[in-house]
Amino acid sequence: MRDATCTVRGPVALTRLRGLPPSCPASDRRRSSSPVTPSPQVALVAQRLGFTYASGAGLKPADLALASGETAAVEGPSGSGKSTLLALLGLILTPSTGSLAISGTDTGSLTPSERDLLRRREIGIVLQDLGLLTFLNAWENVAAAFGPRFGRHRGVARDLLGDLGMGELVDRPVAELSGGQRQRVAVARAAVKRPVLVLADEPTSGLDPKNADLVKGALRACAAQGAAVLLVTHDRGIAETCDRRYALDEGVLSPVSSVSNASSASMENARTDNARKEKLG
Ligand SMILES: Nc1ncnc2c1ncn2[C@@H]1O[C@H](COP(=O)(O)OP(=O)(O)OP(=O)(O)O)[C@@H](O)[C@H]1O
Repeated sequence: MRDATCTVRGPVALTRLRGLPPSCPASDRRRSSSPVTPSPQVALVAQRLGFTYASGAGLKPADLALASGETAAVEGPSGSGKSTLLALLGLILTPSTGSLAISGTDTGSLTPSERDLLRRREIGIVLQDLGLLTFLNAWENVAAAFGPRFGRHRGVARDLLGDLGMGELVDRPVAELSGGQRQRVAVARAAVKRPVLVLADEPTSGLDPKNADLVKGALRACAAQGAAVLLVTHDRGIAETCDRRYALDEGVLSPVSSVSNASSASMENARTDNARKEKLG
């Protein structure tokens, strides 16, 4: 079983974040030292993490921990808070309560620009609206994850799109791609920097089985390379392959512990989360 408990290293990790030269993303350093070996480090720890909209809806205080290389699926009905959870974990929303550490950095102690920097360097996100740049072509959208001087990342962007069955469409303007093709571009963009954390909102919705399998393969590859991967999904097939499963209902996040084919590891993780919740009251 992976041990996903950790101590949040506020000041030390913050120094590390500030000390990174702009030309050397943390993900690149990981790649150069160990291209495929998963790191045992903790990628994400959320404690009593919550958010309340003016309407009163949102996410009730939730605990969640993911180790590098671990995958998690979050399922729940419309309006249950899935996108809110993803926006919190992706540092898009600032929590109303609780704490969130990404890769050992306590995000609550960061300035807005440091949060942006941490998000750009360590997190890959596939949002529901995808957020692609329609004036760029497919590979440019993927490479744009590296920032304004993205041309030097042309090769890796094109290769990744090829892995996703988009080899013949790499030069096609995004405006001329189908919804499913755009979805694969968004997944490639989230994965291309080998982030510590990959978040995806319904990454296989609208895809035919063959292309859904390509997307699942790309996300599995992210985990194999050491990313923690958290998906919001209604796809039972993809959820059942994840190390952990969670249900969200009316803003309450709970581990799913009665999954028929869940591995003993994920069952144990669910029990650990429950125990942690009880401890925290
Ligand atoms: N900007 C907002 N202001 C007020 N309430 C909001 C806002 N955004 C979302 N909500 C409410 O918060 C709750 C959770 O919304 P959220 O979008 O996280 O749900 P979801 O599970 O992602 O839904 P879906 O599956 O339909 O995308 C809902 O009741 C929603 O109406």
